[in-house]
Amino acid sequence: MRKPVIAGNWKMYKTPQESLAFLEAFLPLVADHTRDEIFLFPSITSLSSALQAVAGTNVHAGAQTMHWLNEGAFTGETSPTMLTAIGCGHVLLGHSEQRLYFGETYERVNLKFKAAVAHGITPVVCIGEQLSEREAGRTEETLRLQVNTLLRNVTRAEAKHLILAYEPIWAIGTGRTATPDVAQQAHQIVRDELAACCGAELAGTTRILYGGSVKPDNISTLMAEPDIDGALVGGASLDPHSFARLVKYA
Ligand SMILES: O=C[C@H](O)COP(=O)(O)O
Repeated sequence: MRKPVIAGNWKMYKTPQESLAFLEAFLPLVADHTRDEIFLFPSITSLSSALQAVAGTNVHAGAQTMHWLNEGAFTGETSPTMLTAIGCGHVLLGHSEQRLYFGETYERVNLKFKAAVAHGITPVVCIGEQLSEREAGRTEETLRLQVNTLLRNVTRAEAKHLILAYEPIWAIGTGRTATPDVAQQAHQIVRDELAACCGAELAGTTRILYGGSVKPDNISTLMAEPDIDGALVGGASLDPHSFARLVKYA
């Protein structure tokens, strides 16, 4: 009942030419794939040409972040209306690298989430604890607070558009994947908090992806867990063959 999503986040990699070369190789490899939804988040300079390249295919391209307002004096930012104007219908919000290096907060992610939904843009919102929080036994408290802040003043009608990505920060780009058990426990906590905020029905239909050193050889054990509904992939999404193998996990 929850269609899995396999999403690739290219972070600050790939020029527009490199993005198009990736898509030229990747799209035919996954053209017949219907089991999962496939999202790619290229850099903002590649987004427009990536959107044109994926038009009419089973792959969606989205932005890596956005502002919540339609326009204003906000140097460096991209607005929801700018994204919809180029046909962009997906956005990644609250990624830990935005939180750690650029001061992103869940109060702002909450505004961005509401703006995305208002503009018909599907948001994939990242949550996840730092190593120090896990070691201090504060994983559950951290995840509940993140979900709670994200969903403050969010109606059920808005919340039904949410896709969450649980990414333990200690597993991102480190090669240190959470074990399926550890990831499942966290996903269960997140689903439980969703139920507390928005009701059991919505918690049961919301897709929660796992992210953090997901590779073609570990995705199937993660996907076997009952509360893991897909993956948000960094490093292993940069190569078209590796990402296609990952999408087609057994
Ligand atoms: O958005 C993706 C995550 O940050 C995971 O990155 P990674 O697969 O390179 O660990």
